[in-house]
Amino acid sequence: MNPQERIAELTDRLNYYNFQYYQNSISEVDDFTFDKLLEELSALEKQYPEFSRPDSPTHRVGGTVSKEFATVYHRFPMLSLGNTYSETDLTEFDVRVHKGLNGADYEYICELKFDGVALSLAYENGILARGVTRGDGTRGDDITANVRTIRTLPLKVNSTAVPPLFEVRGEGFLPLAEFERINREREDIGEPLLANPRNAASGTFKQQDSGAVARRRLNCYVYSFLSEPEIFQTHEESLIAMKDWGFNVSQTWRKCGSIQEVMAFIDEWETRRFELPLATDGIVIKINRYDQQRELGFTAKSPRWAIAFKYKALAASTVLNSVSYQVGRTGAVTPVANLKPVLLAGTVVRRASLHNSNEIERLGVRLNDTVFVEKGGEIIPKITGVDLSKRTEASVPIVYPTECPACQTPLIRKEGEAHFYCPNEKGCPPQLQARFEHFIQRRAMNIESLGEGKIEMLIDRGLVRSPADLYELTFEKLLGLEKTFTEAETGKIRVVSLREKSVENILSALERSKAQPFANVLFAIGIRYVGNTTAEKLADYFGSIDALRTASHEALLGVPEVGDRIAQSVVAWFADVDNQAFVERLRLAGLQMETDRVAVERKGESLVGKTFLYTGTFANFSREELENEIEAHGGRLLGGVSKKLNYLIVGENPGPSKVEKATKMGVTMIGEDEFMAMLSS
Ligand SMILES: NC(=O)c1ccc[n+]([C@@H]2O[C@H](COP(=O)([O-])OP(=O)(O)OC[C@H]3O[C@@H](n4cnc5c(N)ncnc54)[C@H](O)[C@@H]3O)[C@@H](O)[C@H]2O)c1
Ligand SMILES: [Zn+2]
Repeated sequence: MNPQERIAELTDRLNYYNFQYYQNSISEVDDFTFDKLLEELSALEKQYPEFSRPDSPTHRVGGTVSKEFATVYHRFPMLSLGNTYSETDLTEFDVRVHKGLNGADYEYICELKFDGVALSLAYENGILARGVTRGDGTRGDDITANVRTIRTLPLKVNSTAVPPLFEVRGEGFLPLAEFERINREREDIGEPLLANPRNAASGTFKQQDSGAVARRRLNCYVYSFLSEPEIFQTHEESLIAMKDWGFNVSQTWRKCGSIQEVMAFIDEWETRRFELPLATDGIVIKINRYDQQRELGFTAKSPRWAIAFKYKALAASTVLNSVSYQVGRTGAVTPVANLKPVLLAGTVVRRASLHNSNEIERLGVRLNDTVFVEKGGEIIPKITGVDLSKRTEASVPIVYPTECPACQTPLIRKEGEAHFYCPNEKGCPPQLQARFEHFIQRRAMNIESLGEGKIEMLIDRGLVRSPADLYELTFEKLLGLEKTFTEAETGKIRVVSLREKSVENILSALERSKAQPFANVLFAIGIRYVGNTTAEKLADYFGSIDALRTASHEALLGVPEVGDRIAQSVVAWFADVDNQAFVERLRLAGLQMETDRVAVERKGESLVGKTFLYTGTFANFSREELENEIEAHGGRLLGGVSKKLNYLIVGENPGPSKVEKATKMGVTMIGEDEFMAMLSS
């Protein structure tokens, strides 16, 4: 391939990766690979400037604006950062700075490089007025409604020191614990897992429904302040002031007097960063004094007064001893690598996730191979490659099981899914066990006094097969049961035994669970894809299990946030006779099968026979109040824009997709005032 062809190829490929990364929140290659390719392109372009293409990713900030949100121009451009993985480059950066400042003294501020989404937050008279993504650096997406869901971000700054117009910049992120929680929930209801915290944060900020955004507790660290005129002399002053004003400023930054101190900071945080509550991928080094920043200036893409040092993902090499296969509640089989224990980023790693059989194939990994294990943004390390130079005769292919490791039922693979499934939903022990765990969790029936071990014991003794059996347990059946467990990792022995006190606890927790609201029961019964928020929506909409179990696919689609996949899953679940019997047994046991929500009191008839949907936020009503008003006046709320919709009520920051669809279908759009006029007509 000649240089011109290579330049063209790299340009196309990197533009494609950028599009996937910024637009669809997908990383098709890891950052290190991306950065190396970009470096290669940049070097080639320097050598052959005549072949450099105008759409080259080296000239531009990587992001794009989307059509789902309004586009906003930045008052100050939002640039990228030059980055490097090597200390030599850092030294060169320091030399350039030294020259650029003509030998004057200077200091650096080092900060962690938070791995999330860059946000621009504009304040007007102390009030958060706008939150915008970086976009292409010149203009970004207006995601104000989503940004307002960040609890640590002040909606109002109470200080007389702030100028009437200012902007702070920061990194929106999904805390690791939150990322793990979401994935546990997704796994529980059979949703595919989110790949990593950065992509999850970026995908979340781009959702249309800010209610859904609020449920994922995003957070934000701010790291820069901009105003005209400037009110600070140094970056350090701005960090201290922002903290005082109530912004969330990570207290990990440090002032460094020399590049050697910077290097020490980098070394110190290489492993310490894993103790932070969020993913980080490096260190950002900035010149402290603003006048010196101005003196050094910018390139088209990034400031000359700052640079990012990126850590290579921490890797270790070790031997793959065996692969175990775990069966989840939905029957999905997940391979887990058992490794020869190895130290990585300060912790001993024994296991790594292998995701699915495609991943095993992609890696070409075999048993007894020496493999590379990496710790990236996620908590569980992953296998990233095989050290072929260490492959010996002991290396044997991994034979993916064709039968369920727990119940020997032949595994199946559904069209378009990466996982194999054990279809023996009703008899497979781990699926059964997981179904109990799902049923007793706090958001479901809240019978957590029946922990994992106790459930296993009850299943073993044949006392329960279905969660409905729990309600037939008696004092006599439970008292004196005992089971010994050996913990796989440590070999520790643990005895679970049911004495009088614990039996009483279990029975009273079971009794109390009968008062759990209908939405919890609906979540507890474990319909695939029905998480606790979907269960709440379904419960609210239908009001009872009888209305829900007879609901058509079409009717289900009327529920907010319910799409084809969930509707199908609900219909299929209630069509199954065993599930029907299960529900009846729970009903007999006394569980709540309808909402106790009192019907909204009728206030008038002005909206009878009319259907409504709303988008955006309103000055006089919360979402719930608006819904209640519609119902109180005899109107009906629909779940989406359809032919049956009469009115779309458009508030502030409406979702453009709803508005667009309504325009296309000729639905009448009304404002809040018109709606209020209709109420009293
Ligand atoms: N894997 C892929 O497919 C793929 C595709 C495109 C980009 N990328 C990755 O993204 C990088 C380019 O993205 P970029 O242009 O956003 O650059 P960048 O992420 O390397 O650096 C700039 C960004 O750093 C963030 N940042 C975090 N902490 C900061 C702090 N303390 N101070 C200032 N900024 C801070 C800001 O969001 C800022 O916009 C690439 O180098 C690559 O690693 C990966
Ligand atoms: Zn099975």
